[in-house]
Amino acid sequence: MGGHILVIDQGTTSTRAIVFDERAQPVASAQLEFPQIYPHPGWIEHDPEDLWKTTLATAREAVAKSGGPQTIAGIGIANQRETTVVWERNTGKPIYNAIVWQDRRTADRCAELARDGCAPVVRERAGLVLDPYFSATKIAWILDNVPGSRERAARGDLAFGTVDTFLLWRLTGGAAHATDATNASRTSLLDIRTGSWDDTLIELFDAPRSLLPEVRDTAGRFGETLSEHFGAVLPIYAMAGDQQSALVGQDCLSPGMAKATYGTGGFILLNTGATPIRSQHGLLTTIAYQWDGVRHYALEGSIFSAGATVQWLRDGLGIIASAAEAGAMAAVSDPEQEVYLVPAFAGLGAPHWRADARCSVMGLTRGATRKELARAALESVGFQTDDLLAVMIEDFEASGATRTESVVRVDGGMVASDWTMQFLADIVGAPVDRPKNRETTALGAAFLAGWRAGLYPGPGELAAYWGLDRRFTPAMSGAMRERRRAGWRAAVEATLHRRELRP
Ligand SMILES: Nc1ncnc2c1ncn2[C@@H]1O[C@H](COP(=O)(O)OP(=O)(O)O)[C@@H](O)[C@H]1O
Ligand SMILES: O=P(O)(O)OC[C@H](O)CO
Repeated sequence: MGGHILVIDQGTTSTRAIVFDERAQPVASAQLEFPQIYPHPGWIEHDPEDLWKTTLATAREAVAKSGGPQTIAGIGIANQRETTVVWERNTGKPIYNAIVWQDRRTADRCAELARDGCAPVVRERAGLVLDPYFSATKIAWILDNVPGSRERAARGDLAFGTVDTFLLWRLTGGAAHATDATNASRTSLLDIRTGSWDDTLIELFDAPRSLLPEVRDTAGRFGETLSEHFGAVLPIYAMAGDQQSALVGQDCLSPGMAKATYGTGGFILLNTGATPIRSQHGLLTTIAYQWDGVRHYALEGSIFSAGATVQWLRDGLGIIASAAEAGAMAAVSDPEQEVYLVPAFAGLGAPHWRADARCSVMGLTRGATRKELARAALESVGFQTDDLLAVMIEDFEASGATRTESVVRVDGGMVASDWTMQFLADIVGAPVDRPKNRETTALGAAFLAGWRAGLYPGPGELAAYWGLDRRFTPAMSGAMRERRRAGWRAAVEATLHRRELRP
């Protein structure tokens, strides 16, 4: 058996494959982007064949670079969550494109279910809000819009999967139709309390049970690849939603520990331990991981626009040439000017859940320049995180638990910005830890697969593999923090209110 682990990190805009060695250090990688398909405003699709082809191509490249298939002890998969694929069981061919998590086409259906009073049952069982974000209404949409598919589903001819399941099916040549508990907990069809598909939710969303994969532990033997894919049969030992995988990769395995991942969007997860906690503030309750049949839970808050706001400065406004320039500009901006940018480009996520809100910039004076705008863009990530963490901690402590550690561990492309990380520490008023290995999403899946392959010790020993690059310590005065928070709150309220005034 080889001493390497291959991780497939199938994300929203690109697919990455990374090979980790015996010490869980990355030794080879490959990455490919694929097209985003926008058939209508608010609709976002991926061609599942693109997801598969980029997976196979990057995985083959990384395996070749790291010494060949005989060095690989097993595979871990971390994936974009909620994105929905339905395919034919006999051919493995999708009957429609993958409907991506960001897709809003089922907003009306969700509103209808909310009017029918379904939100409490969804929150109680699935731990989620009624929103097009999750898979269930996407499945029903495909079945209602691809002619004949409801009948085919009833006959048992079709299969559903989130991206992990689809890739597993393809890797194993259709031998395995399974998902893990973290991915299943994002469909809105799972009772997260029992870890099983729930008949009430299945009926409510009209997504037939015949389509659904088997739900398994996050770490375990999911199946073996066909030898034609890599020139050897390789076992698949772990699958996890990418945000949950990052929670593991950050070694946030104790209740009270939190991680924030900043890519295009931002995802903050707080480990809450073995009991699911219901948020009083619109946060999601989700399965953090499951092994040996035991589930652990997290509270999750999503920021729709984090790095995307920086991309807008670059591509939409053209006021910076590269993402890295935003921090340099913010550093030399005028501290006397308090400009607020509320990045509701695609609405606001938790804790507001206002799909109709739109972006606003407030506090501009004649003296404002692109420097102050760049600062406001970077600060918006800190403010949004602060809002989410505050309510998360409140929910956590309302359950009787105490958060002993205030640190937030960060990862994702945007944490390259020292300026943004320092502001984050300042505004949340807590240390922000950036690890040496920023590929935390892949690292989580690697840890789990390596553990099951007998290469790494169990999850309790992960600390030895996590190294600190830099701790950002709060330096802002308490008075200034409160002033800035009040300014941000006023800007958010004005943004939400403005929308209400529209017809
Ligand atoms: N130095 C930086 N300062 C601010 N934002 C950055 C910086 N470097 C990258 N980003 C932002 O991070 C995002 C890319 O992060 P990544 O984790 O690769 O995202 P994703 O996986 O969502 O594609 C981009 O939106 C980019 O604008
Ligand atoms: O692909 P990412 O990294 O943008 O993550 C997407 C999330 O899993 C969506 O819930």
